Amino acid sequence: MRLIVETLACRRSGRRIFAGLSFAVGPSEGLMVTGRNGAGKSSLLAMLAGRLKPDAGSIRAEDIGEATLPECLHVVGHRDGLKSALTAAENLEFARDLLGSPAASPKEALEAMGLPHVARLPVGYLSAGQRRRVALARLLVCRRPLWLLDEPTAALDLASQGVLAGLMRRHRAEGGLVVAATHQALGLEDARELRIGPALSTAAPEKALESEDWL
Ligand SMILES: Nc1ncnc2c1ncn2[C@@H]1O[C@H](COP(=O)(O)OP(=O)(O)OP(=O)(O)O)[C@@H](O)[C@H]1O
Repeated sequence: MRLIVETLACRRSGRRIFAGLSFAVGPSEGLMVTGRNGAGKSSLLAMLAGRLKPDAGSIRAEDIGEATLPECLHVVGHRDGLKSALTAAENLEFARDLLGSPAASPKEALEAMGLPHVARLPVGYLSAGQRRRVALARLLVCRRPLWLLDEPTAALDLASQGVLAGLMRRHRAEGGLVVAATHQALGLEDARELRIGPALSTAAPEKALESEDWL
């Protein structure tokens, strides 16, 4: 598939967050969305996912046949969307049944994330990093070409960051697309960077704080 964004604008609570954003992402490509806190990275991903209406501009996908764009993507965001009372395996079974196009089994996906031992534990008992890894395991139980990842390394230790980098590499090698909002390098080799919002201030910290648009 190919994702095409043209002159996109975002407004939240009446305030313009960004405007005139245009880019395209094709098969096997990675795009790192960067920018300071509040620049609109999560808002952009929410728009791509069809969860937030653009203020202007368009988002479209090519080569997806009869499917809609939301049917072609996975989102892993700040909220993990896991049900605490269900076990890790049950959460993944639920995602698999809901999303369709099954790929790896829940057991295989948890193994890939280095978590075979938590399969039968309620997700509410897991650590923050383990929960994040279960959320990322959803990418594997259902085949979807576009991965939208919002700060995917949050709460991950170095070893798990390496596992995630490997998953993204394999997904792209198979023709998949990755769009990731991030403040740190993700191991997304040769990915393009899309920096949104005003440039980071190079002034002294106190000056930078003065110049932030806090209100
Ligand atoms: N639900 C909402 N209602 C109103 N305004 C919102 C909402 N969510 C975010 N905003 C505002 O939109 C702007 C962009 O927020 P967003 O979360 O997209 O930024 P971000 O670049 O992802 O930030 P961070 O790096 O801190 O995660 C911020 O000013 C934020 O206060």
